[in-house]
Amino acid sequence: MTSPPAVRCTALRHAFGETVAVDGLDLEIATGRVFGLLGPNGAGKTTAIRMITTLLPVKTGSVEVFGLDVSHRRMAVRRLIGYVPQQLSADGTLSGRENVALFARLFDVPRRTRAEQVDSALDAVGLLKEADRPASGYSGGMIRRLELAQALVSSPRLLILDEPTIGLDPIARASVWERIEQIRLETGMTVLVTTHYMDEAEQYCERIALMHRGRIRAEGSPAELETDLGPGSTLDDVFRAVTGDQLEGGGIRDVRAARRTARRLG
Ligand SMILES: Nc1ncnc2c1ncn2[C@@H]1O[C@H](COP(=O)(O)OP(=O)(O)OP(=O)(O)O)[C@@H](O)[C@H]1O
Repeated sequence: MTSPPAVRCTALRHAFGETVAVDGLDLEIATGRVFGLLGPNGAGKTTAIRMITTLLPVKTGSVEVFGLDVSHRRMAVRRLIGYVPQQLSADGTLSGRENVALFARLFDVPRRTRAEQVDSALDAVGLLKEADRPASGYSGGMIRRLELAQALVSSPRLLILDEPTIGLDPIARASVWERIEQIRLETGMTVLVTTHYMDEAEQYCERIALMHRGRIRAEGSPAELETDLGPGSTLDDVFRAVTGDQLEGGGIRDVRAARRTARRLG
């Protein structure tokens, strides 16, 4: 019998009042992949992720994580997932180590191995040396890596990252991705990531799904998507072809990203 995929969404739908955020989403993510979910603002990515992570109930359609139905096996699914949301999840008044230890307790990491797992997660993101400093003194990139450690401390099989590099400078972005790559190589963990940065998707995601208005409009490896559109096409071109001119309105995204970064670090 073949093992189930890491994630399977079938005819998934979610509306906030009149706004249909996810509208018949069919998505399958094979185990061990780095899978990129791309789409313009409001495409429904975060809403889909919140259903996959059990934070939002599934009312229409279904979601399975490693074959477990999220509606019926909520706690079991939560134990399999590490999640780094868009919003800040680290506490600036605590040290890096205390932040990760807090997540270890929340996610029931056994007391016996807790200290070891906290250190191992901090080490995996390159923060062991800074672990006893208050997180308020960390740079934006270090905070993102700390949040990664928080998500990794329970040794999840599926790591979900919602815009992990938003607002970071290119060096910090590369550093976050290098850590993700390294951890994935060492653990075979499946990674689901959303990003608006096409260069990152191209470089780091083995497979990409482009989401627009609540459903998947194109899916494949970056190379496949580019080839399908025509010779010389870039991922930006594919994105534009799928979403119309949504990238033209990037001003709002830039402002939102900058605001979010200011909030995160402020
Ligand atoms: N809690 C909520 N209440 C009402 N509407 C919501 C809520 N969350 C999301 N929406 C709406 O649902 C739609 C999809 O939003 P969602 O955040 O899932 O998109 P996204 O693809 O993650 O966008 P972004 O790239 O900006 O994060 C949008 O129209 C959004 O305004």
